[in-house]
Amino acid sequence: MLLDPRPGGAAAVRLLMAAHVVAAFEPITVGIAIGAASALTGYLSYKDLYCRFAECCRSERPLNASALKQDLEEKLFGQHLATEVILKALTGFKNNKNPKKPLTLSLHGWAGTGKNFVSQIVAENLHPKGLKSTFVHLFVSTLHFPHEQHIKLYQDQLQRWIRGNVSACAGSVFIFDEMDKLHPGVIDAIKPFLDYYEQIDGVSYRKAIFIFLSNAGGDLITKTALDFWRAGRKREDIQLKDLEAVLSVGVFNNKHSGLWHSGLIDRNLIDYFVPFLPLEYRHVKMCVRAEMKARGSAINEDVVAQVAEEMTFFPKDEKIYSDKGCKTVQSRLDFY
Ligand SMILES: Nc1ncnc2c1ncn2[C@@H]1O[C@H](COP(=O)(O)OP(=O)(O)OP(=O)(O)O)[C@@H](O)[C@H]1O
Repeated sequence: MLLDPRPGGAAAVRLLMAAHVVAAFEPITVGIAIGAASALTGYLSYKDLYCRFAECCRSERPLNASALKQDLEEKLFGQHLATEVILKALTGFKNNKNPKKPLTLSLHGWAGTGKNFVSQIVAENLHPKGLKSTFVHLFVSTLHFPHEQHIKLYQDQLQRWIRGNVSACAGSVFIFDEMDKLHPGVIDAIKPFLDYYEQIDGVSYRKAIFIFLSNAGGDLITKTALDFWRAGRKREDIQLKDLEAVLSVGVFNNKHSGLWHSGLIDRNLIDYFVPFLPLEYRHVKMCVRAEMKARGSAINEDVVAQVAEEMTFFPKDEKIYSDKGCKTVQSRLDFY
């Protein structure tokens, strides 16, 4: 599923893509089994049955907005803005039978605040196999695009990869992690796909979803959250308008954002800048409890407090926000 960024990797990408298409649509044994089952049952369509055995691209399948809402509200802690924006963006996009461009979300925030976690929730709500789906593609800058001298090659590979996968499944999801570590310019290669074109070389990109994850702008978000805290205002009173414009300008002017002077921002091709607020002590405790629950353990409040207290908090004087968010909570819990 992942892009092979090695020199000569374009061929590998083609092979991988071909393998995916074959794996997704032509397993003969599955076909025979389904044909037999179909003949026996008589009332399920071949396609319906086929899709019970193999993963199918169902770009037209409506989004279960209440399931997504429940997932976000129950699993994601302390991120009222991200919950609101992501729900609104995805519901609007998936309800639109004829979107004019693909959906592009740029998620920003401090480490361990839930950006990858949300991407996983979104992926699972779009394609049941989530990040393991053939139709969900995760790129990690330092892994897939490490060398500055290969920018041109990465751009070509990225274009081929996206073209091939959107041809196979219009509702493909592409997640770019560590955008702040991406060499400037790499991402501009996908600009044509994010624009308002009906088709490019016979392929429509309008049903695809692109998600960028970045620590860039985390300082701006923290500053706003701190201003609210120091003014005695509630965190939940922070509104998107307090942050969205600051974020887009800040990221555009930040050389290390992956979107520095990027045509994606210039041309307004990013639909939503989604801020992730820094997490407080109480949110870290919620993460510990969630992890205990996931492991099937009884909630032990003493352990919850001990794990949370092991984390470090900033700023130096007030110590409000966890500097690793909820990251490392899982490994710390192993010691109890
Ligand atoms: N807001 C949150 N609510 C619930 N769990 C969270 C939250 N933030 C982080 N977690 C937990 O911490 C783990 C690590 O978080 P995640 O990988 O999503 O952070 P991130 O924002 O992507 O960090 P980075 O910028 O370092 O990649 C998640 O898998 C999840 O279990």
